[in-house]
Amino acid sequence: MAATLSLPIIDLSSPHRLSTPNSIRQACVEYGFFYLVNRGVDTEIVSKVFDQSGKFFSLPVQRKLDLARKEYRSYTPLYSETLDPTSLSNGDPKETYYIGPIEDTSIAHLNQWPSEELLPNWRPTMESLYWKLMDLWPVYLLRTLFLHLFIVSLCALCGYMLKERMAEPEHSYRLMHGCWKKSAALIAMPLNLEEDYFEKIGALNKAAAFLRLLHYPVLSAVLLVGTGFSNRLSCGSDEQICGASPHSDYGMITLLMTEGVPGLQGLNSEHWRNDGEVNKLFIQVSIIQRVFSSVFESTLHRVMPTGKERYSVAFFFDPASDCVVECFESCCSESSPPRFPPIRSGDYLNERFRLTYGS
Ligand SMILES: O=C(O)CCC(=O)C(=O)O
Ligand SMILES: [Fe+2]
Repeated sequence: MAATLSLPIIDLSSPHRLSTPNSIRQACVEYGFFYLVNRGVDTEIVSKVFDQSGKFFSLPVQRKLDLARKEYRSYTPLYSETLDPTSLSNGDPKETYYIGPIEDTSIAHLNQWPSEELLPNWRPTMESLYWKLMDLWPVYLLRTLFLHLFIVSLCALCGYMLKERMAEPEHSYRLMHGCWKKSAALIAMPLNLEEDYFEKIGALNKAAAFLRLLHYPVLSAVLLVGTGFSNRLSCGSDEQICGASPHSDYGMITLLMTEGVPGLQGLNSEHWRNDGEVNKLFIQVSIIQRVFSSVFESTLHRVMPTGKERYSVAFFFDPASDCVVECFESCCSESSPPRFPPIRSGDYLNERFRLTYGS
């Protein structure tokens, strides 16, 4: 049996949380994950989301396909995603529902929603969790300071930063811009940058967040449906069936919630280790692996079947699509050139999606 990941648990209500940056830094370098408890998102909203998610995934397939994926949003049926594009599998046996940025009115209409008649209250429930989580990130950053410390350490360590070159005018931006501003100042100062450095280069504009519902049916049931797919899917080196094949996430940071059913594993020191605290909010640091991978690998993780049906909810924070991710000038030189060329965040994400969906 796989050993368990031993990750720091960050208690947002603890008066001692400022003493945790070291363990978080260490966790992010060693594991790429940590847990968050007492996170200020009330459990009632979360359980409503799981309830509504269950209702959606229990709909007849055709009803779900009426909301089939467009523009990386909405319903993705079983086997249509391969999170590990190098695997020989015919796709991961999970179904998902993606909800894209709702605060940016220029793209919010790309989201599709089940009708009120079909699933009353579905949309407001999802939107309320989205807003709660959206608040959590900058407020959390601001209140606890620790996250900025580890971002600073990652910036310093990895020598990369997010930089937006095509700054958009202020018009389109978000409610909590003020929070971002203060948070960014906290990040900038220890790097000997001007307080408003990130703001000036436009790095705070239009970051995007996606809420994603996931459903992993019991595998034997999946195979019984007669999908026509091979039931021998490879899952990393284990030649097992994976609910989600090994992958690292695509954006900056992921928040993950489950209802307590295990299955998630992270790769550590070449061994798969179980997520041991399934009731806690699991945070994954992704920060665009491609550019950070010089020093910091965004950790591979996967979901293994446990014989139980599993639901999870992930919240992905992505940089704005125009944001160019490139080596921090002061951290590269002729003798130590950047390992990767600059890339627009949107291009990077599109390529990852293309590999995931094979189109
Ligand atoms: O369902 C889970 O626990 C993990 C999902 C995941 O890793 C992802 O969607 O990127
Ligand atoms: Fe993931």
